[in-house]
Amino acid sequence: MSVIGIAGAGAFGTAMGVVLAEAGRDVAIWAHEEPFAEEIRQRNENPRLPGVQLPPNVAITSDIDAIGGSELVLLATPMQVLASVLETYGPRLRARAMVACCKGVDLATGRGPVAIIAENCPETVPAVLTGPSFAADIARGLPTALTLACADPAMGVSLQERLSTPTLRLYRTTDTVGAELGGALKNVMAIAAGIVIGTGLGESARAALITRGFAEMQRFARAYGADPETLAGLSGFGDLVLTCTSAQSRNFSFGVALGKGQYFDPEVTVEGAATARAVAAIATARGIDMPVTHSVAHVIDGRRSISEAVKILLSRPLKEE
Ligand SMILES: NC(=O)c1ccc[n+]([C@@H]2O[C@H](COP(=O)([O-])OP(=O)(O)OC[C@H]3O[C@@H](n4cnc5c(N)ncnc54)[C@H](O)[C@@H]3O)[C@@H](O)[C@H]2O)c1
Ligand SMILES: O=P(O)(O)OC[C@H](O)CO
Repeated sequence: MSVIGIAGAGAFGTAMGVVLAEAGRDVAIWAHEEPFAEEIRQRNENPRLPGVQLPPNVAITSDIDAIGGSELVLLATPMQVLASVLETYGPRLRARAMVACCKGVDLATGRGPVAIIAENCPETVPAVLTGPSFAADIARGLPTALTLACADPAMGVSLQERLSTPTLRLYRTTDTVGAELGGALKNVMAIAAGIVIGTGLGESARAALITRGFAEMQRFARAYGADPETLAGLSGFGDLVLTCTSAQSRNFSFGVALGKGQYFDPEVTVEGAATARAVAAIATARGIDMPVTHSVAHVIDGRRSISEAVKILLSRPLKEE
């Protein structure tokens, strides 16, 4: 079996590399900058995933051609750089399947990872790996369950087998739309949940936000033809619960900092911020009712204060659940 290629040397790509390598697969992780690749090699540890030593069968490279011949490539870059990475390097990747691990909607085009893969790498089968999982938990070998979505059923089975390990349990679906939207939208709701907690609105308000946020996620996904069952699974409801309730989540922590009026390190990856803007724009254009998403986008862009956003959400007309 050929080396599994991973494009993107962040916390998630590295965690996947570690868990797959410990299950006996050979892995090569591509970092886009050589000094960063060299730092990881020197320390045998990625500063984005501190405290995790790399097994010997994980190679770190800044040469894209080192993963160019891999039959299977995981795409683990942040969502907002995926399109430029594939525009630049896609022609040098000859993978039979590419599995997007990034969660979000591209702000420039409103597209998800599957459409971006399809446009730039038309010869490959696109797939999505998503669901409730912190990189640190995966890398430590803690039990984790994810959704593997691939429209090609046979390839889906093959990917499920190749990417499952004794601690990483993959469930399969052909609904790539539902899987990628669940992962994208839950990050927006996690920012909102963080704002609720950061401003001291309380646990009951957070439960209400999660529930109404989930209704909003389902509405948006339905408009794109997703299967509601997918949203109720790991990639939607499961990840929503994890991300809205854990201080480990960067999206949730960003929301808490916003709510408290505290500084938040701009170097930290917060996928829900750009996705809130992207989804709000699409929702307006397509007439999809997305009040929480609009509020998050407005607050992030400084167009509305948190107290104004809360007042607007609470003064919406009373209606049936
Ligand atoms: N960290 C997690 O727990 C976790 C879990 C599930 C999914 N994800 C998803 O995985 C994706 C990556 O997140 P992460 O946590 O690994 O991010 P990260 O912040 O840990 O690392 C991002 C990495 O992306 C790479 N990168 C940045 N700009 C790049 C560019 N222009 N070209 C190529 N590579 C570039 C860099 O190597 C950087 O280290 C996100 O979409 C995230 O939602 C993360
Ligand atoms: O730290 P976050 O908020 O990017 O969340 C990480 C994962 O997506 C949780 O499933």
